[in-house]
Amino acid sequence: MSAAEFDLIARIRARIGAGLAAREDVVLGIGDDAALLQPPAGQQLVVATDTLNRGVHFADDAAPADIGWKALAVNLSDLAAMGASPAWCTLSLSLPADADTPPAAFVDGFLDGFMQLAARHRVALVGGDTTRGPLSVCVTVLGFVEPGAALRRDGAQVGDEVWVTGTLGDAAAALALAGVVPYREHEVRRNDGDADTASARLFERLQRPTPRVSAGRALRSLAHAGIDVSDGLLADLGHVCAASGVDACIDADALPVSRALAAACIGDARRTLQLSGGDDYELCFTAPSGRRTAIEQALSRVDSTARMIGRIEARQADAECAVRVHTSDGSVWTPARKGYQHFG
Ligand SMILES: Nc1ncnc2c1ncn2[C@@H]1O[C@H](COP(=O)(O)OP(=O)(O)OP(=O)(O)O)[C@@H](O)[C@H]1O
Ligand SMILES: Cc1ncc(C[n+]2csc(CCOP(=O)(O)O)c2C)c(N)n1
Ligand SMILES: [Mg+2]
Repeated sequence: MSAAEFDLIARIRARIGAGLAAREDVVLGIGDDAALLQPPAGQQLVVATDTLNRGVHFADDAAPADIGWKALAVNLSDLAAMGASPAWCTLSLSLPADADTPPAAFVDGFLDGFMQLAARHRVALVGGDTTRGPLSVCVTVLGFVEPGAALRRDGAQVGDEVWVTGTLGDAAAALALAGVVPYREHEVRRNDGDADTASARLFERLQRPTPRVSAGRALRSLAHAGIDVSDGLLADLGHVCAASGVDACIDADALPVSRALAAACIGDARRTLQLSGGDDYELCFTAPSGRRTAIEQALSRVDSTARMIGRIEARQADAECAVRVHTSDGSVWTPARKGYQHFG
């Protein structure tokens, strides 16, 4: 191990307490061969991991602080989808030695964003790995949930209503504005005045997604199944359908749309971004009908919103897709793709 590698780890270690009250459940954090953590008695441990690669998950010129925020946000979003409370995380960094931004400067900027979100959720950074290589970031998050209370993908039941938190399509519209393939096939307006503010808001949602952690917690006793929307609504709801052995029917005109997206794009282009663009980090969940008021009240207590967008139906063996989309005029919507695919 080179001195430079130790320097980088020392930089990270010096930052871990910033803005974060010490967690007593971290028995031993950064500095030994492994961390020692004390889970609360009677809780289940929930673990998720996600990687961000340069040019795949973020643009070549992305700000290090935005990469740091997003690396943690997408992982917290997975815990949110399970209804879990996050507690700890690890961070593995692969950094090029010859990049425009030297590794130490990258780490400092990265931690600005990463620690800002970690402090917000009281997540302690307890370990990781630092190596030389193509720019890549892998985060693992750990949290807790009461036994039997997790929101799983396999819990959807025929007759459930399908809901989604927040709004969909903003991040995908920003990718379209940035000319990222295949998003640029969609027409997104970039012009003056209000539209400038709108596109800034779209980029904010792409670069700094808000993981719906409190919403996920609030839904534990109300929802039957849940997933976070990372690849695209159709793809991710498709995972719920596959795991639960059901189909879903979605109303494309019921999809929640932000003012920023409404200002940037309309019609079929907007629907495509909302249904299959991905990078939303909203929660899609199913719940028995009759719980609408309870869901809306529970979410409003944590400053969140959700919209009912469809229903769970019995599996149709002959249907082409488990998730069917229709519009208010009754026509059926056939998407060009369901969501983001790494090897597609
Ligand atoms: N290389 C791997 N080794 C072991 N398990 C894996 C691997 N890749 C994915 N998985 C597991 O497969 C399941 C689905 O993973 P996937 O990455 O598709 O979901 P996700 O993390 O919720 O979505 P996204 O990565 O789009 O946010 C998870 O249980 C995950 O732990
Ligand atoms: C430069 C750039 N190009 C494309 C995208 C879009 N994107 C990449 S991965 C992914 C799905 C989630 O990833 P994973 O399944 O690995 O968790 C999406 C929607 C982006 N954000 N930046
Ligand atoms: Mg994943």
